[in-house]
Amino acid sequence: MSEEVTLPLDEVRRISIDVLKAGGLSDDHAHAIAEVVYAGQRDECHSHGLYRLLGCVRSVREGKVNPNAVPDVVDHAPAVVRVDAHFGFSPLAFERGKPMLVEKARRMGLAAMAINNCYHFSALWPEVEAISAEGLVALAMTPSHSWVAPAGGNKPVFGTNPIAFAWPRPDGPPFVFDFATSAIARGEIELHRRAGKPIPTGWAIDSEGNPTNDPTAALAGAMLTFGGHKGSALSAMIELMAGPLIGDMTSAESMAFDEEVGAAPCHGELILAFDPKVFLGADAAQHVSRAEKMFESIIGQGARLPSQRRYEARERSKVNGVRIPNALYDDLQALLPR
Ligand SMILES: NC(=O)C1=CN([C@@H]2O[C@H](COP(=O)(O)OP(=O)(O)OC[C@H]3O[C@@H](n4cnc5c(N)ncnc54)[C@H](OP(=O)(O)O)[C@@H]3O)[C@@H](O)[C@H]2O)C=CC1
Ligand SMILES: O=C([O-])C1=[NH+]CCC1
Repeated sequence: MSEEVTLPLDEVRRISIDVLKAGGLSDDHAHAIAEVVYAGQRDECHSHGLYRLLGCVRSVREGKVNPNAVPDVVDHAPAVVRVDAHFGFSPLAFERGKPMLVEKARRMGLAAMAINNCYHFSALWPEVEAISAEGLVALAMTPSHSWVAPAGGNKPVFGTNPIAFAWPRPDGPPFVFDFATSAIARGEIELHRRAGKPIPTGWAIDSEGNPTNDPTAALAGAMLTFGGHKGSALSAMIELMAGPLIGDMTSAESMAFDEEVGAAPCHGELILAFDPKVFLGADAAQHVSRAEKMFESIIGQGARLPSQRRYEARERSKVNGVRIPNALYDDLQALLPR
């Protein structure tokens, strides 16, 4: 018997919306969340695809998330948009704030959007990709829960703290990277646990501080930063810029706020948008073509660009649909109305 089920892309979106609505989320939230989950599964980013629906529904059931929250978009300063998510999930807050961020970036050259009081579970690349579709360069970052030990330590301080960047390209999809500043996203360790597979050395230590390949021990211990002290410093920067700078919680504060309920992390997010046309004026095309030379020199030697795998997966999924483990399919079916 196959251990995986194949779903056409339309079905991924339909299941997502149905599960979220059955879980009590408003129509607007269900659609906004479904789009990021759909995009994650389509691009074979399994740790932030359909699997995330389980955590979304659990977070609502635990009474933490406001499933009907209506985000408020505030014109805070000439180059700053604030969005108060009112303790709802972040995708709707991003969707509502993006037009003002884009408008400000086009006017000022550089603009920031601070999303506050949001429950955050999603990958960041759909957001930076959406901003780059407007011809802007984008950078996004967010804390999570304190699961990650600083380099040289063994007690969790940082979140898995992703950072994502997008650069629009003239003749194709943007250059995008998006990664946790931990060695890997926590969701990936959870997927290893669900599949009964060991994790590679270097991802985490157990609660005694010893290296571990056991995902359960890793989840109970501490995750490690990527690149040692370099990932650790970047992670600290994300705590600061998407935490105290925007008046929101650090990963440790978000963890305490959770009160061991196990909901999605609640905190802020910072998104920056730059308009190359304002920085470069009439010279924009010339400088963009120099950027293209850099991309060519990467690909030209057989190395790949970040996002290349994702764009290939996107095309594959359009033709073949997506494959998910039977166990995940069954868990999702169990959340649908009978
Ligand atoms: N909301 C939250 O709090 C959190 C969300 N996340 C999300 O988890 C996701 C996964 O993060 P993580 O586990 O760190 O992912 P990875 O360690 O797999 O890194 C992903 C990034 O690196 C690129 N990449 C991977 N391998 C290569 C390679 N050989 N050459 C060039 N580029 C490469 C990927 O491109 P490609 O996609 O093309 O493979 C992608 O941009 C992210 O989308 C992140 O936003 C993570 C932590 C917390
Ligand atoms: O995979 C991860 O590390 C997380 N995804 C959402 C919150 C943290």
